[in-house]
Amino acid sequence: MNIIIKKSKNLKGEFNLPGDKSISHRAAILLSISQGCAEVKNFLFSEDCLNTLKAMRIIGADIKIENGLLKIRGNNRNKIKDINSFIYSGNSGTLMRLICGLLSGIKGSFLIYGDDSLNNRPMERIIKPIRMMGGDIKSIYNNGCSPIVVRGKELHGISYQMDVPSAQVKSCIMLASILAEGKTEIYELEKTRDHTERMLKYLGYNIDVNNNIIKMECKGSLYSRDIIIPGDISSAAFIIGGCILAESSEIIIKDVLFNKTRTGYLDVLKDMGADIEIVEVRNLNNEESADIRIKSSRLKSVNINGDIIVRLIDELPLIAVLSSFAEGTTVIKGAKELRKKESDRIKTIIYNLKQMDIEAYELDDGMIIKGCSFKNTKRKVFFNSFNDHRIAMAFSLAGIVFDEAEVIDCGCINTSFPEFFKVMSSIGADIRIK
Ligand SMILES: O=C(O)C1=C[C@@H](OP(=O)(O)O)[C@@H](O)[C@H](O)C1
Ligand SMILES: C=C(OP(=O)(O)O)C(=O)O
Repeated sequence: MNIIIKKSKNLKGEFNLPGDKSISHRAAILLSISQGCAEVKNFLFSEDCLNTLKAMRIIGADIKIENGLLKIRGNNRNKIKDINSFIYSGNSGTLMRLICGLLSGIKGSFLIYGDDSLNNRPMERIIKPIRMMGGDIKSIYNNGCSPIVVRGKELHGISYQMDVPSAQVKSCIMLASILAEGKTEIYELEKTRDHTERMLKYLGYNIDVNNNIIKMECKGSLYSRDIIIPGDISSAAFIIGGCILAESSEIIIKDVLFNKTRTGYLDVLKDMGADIEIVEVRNLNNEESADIRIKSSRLKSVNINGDIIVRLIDELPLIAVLSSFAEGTTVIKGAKELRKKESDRIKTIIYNLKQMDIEAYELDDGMIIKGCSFKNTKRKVFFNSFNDHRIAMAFSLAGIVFDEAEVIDCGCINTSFPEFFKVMSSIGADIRIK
């Protein structure tokens, strides 16, 4: 399936988006091991999160979907059955890394595997701390990648200094700690997204967070509570980017996740001169959500590096596309982790920027993009998604400025944002599927 977007203007609308992917994974996992029953509103029913629901059913959670509402009866972490099973994580690094932590403390043997992309992503980063906790986990081919075998054991808490900035690794350790003995302390290099910490607190777990330091009692209890998931800020990012590029456009996206560990994209857009207004901020089950108004804007280049990288890591493909339409040269550094995502995003971004004749250079940990250096926009441009949802959606937006853009192999967008076409066409973009 290919996406085609033709030059579009006058994008207008006021709407909500499906729930945040990171929070949807965590809601499914934590409510599945809690005591009691709870409802989740605005859960993201994308491929990644549906695989999480399947995994949680395997370990004994009772999960129903009724009229778009998710109902989860937790198995209570003390009463997990003895199980031997296969767990398919599809394309989702979040599911694989989080579930390995949890399974390490559950009696039974598990084989966890993913699709071709996921089977090539690094898992040594979770194998190391799980083993320090006494866990039995190994990469079947001894290459630090999936498939992974986990044999559940008695675990103990650890004091762990993170060596990569990763919320998935941090959450893996926290989930293993819920089933372990003792105490766990995690020291982060940079503060990554903190949804697991926030949801644990919301569900009554004893956890103390002080900037980059997390301290938690192991073997605590979790009590089911209803959760409303704010709209996915990483999906909203594409619609915001499309609105900025299109002439005479103005949209309002309501109830979008507004957690400071995720708002780096909005900060960068403001630095680039985008017309963005945060209308109202609300608290929603220990997370924040906001209404965001966006208008068409002329952009200027920006330098991105340092602490902000973790706050916008998934938005970098999109920022690369936007900077190619901005005045000046954009430099992105300190983003080596981009090479470990669904594709090597530094390579796949540069490849696609070249399809627009943009002057762009690959760095070991980032890229340099010379804005507006394309020869001519009155033509059709072709892009390759490399089966990476964020690359597919980011580059499709070039069609708003060029006469037309076609991105090849876009089935991957179903992993995070199946509603992308529907939302884009509802605000007036000329988008179709081929
Ligand atoms: O914890 C999460 O939900 C995620 C953490 C980030 O990955 P890393 O932990 O590998 O940085 C991010 O890129 C991914 O899309 C979702
Ligand atoms: C990297 C991503 O997700 P995951 O690591 O869960 O595959 C993403 O959604 O951009």
